[in-house]
Amino acid sequence: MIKRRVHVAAAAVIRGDGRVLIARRPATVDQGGLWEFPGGKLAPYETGFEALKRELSEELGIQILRAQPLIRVHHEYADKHILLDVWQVREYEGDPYGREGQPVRWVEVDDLTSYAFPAANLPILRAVALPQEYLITAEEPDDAVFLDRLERALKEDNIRLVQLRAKGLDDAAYQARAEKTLELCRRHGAKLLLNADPEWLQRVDADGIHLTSARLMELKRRPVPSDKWLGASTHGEEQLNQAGQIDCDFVTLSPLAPTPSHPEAVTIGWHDFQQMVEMAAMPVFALGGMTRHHANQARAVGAQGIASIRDFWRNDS
Ligand SMILES: Nc1nc2c([nH]c(=O)n2[C@H]2C[C@H](O)[C@@H](COP(=O)(O)OP(=O)(O)OP(=O)(O)O)O2)c(=O)[nH]1
Ligand SMILES: [Mg+2]
Repeated sequence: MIKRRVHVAAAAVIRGDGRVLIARRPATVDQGGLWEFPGGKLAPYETGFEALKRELSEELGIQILRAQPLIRVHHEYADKHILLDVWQVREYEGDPYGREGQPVRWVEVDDLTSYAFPAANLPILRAVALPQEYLITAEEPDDAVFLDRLERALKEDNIRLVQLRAKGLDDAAYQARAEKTLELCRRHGAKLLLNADPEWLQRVDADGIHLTSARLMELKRRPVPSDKWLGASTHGEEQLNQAGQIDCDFVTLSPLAPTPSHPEAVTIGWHDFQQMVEMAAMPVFALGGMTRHHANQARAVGAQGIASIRDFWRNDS
């Protein structure tokens, strides 16, 4: 049997206070009784964005002014192959309500996981909860200099996701650095992932672990509980598949473009990057030669956003 292919446009509508709108599907329809991001199937000859505008007008009574691509999710249901084309909407006119009588609710992003969604929605929930920028810390031997630089990035650049990468520190120094970094991140409402063996979460109660591609490939299952974040570094299809197998929440995919530190390295390029992101089972950050100026381009090819070491550090202090 050839499965039906269904293309759906849906939206994470986000309010000024950061809450996101979800709606409950009627009990009688497909995936009935579950919560969803409002939207629906593309009509013939419609683009995703056209369908999104029509569906949100029909279902919520709002007019979208602007939308940004968030994530595209392919999912196999028993009876169909579905493509969920999800957008982030912050600019709209009107006050959304359930025009078809469906219950709607504004929820905190971190509370989304307490609602029951269709199986296809897991990567969307992750994408909604993640920011568009992922700061990877640079090697810096001096704790005071390090913390000062990081604090500026948190304050001035509004960074909300940080990976502590410090290959040059021994275990004792890494632990001390991690504790101070965690305290600083907490103060600024940022999440901290340790680029370290997953057992480090027993020593430092960070928000999660970022796996090197070598650690990723050795694992048979997800090494951290579901209430912790799990990121991984990937460089191609095999590693992306493995990240899906062990249920990573997100990955970085690199090197997208040449960097000053590795000008000769073979890069992925935007074309292949887009193809790999399309097939990935989770949000993907573009890494390698990325600056904040590339964030929109990265989103346009389906990425969550950009990850960068260099661009977030100011060397002018
Ligand atoms: N809108 C929406 N649909 C989702 C989500 N997750 C998910 O698996 N789906 C599935 C359920 C459905 O099979 C399909 C969406 O179809 P729909 O019932 O919303 O389509 P529609 O609004 O065009 O409704 P209709 O005209 O067919 O009645 O996608 C989600 O978060 N939002
Ligand atoms: Mg619908």
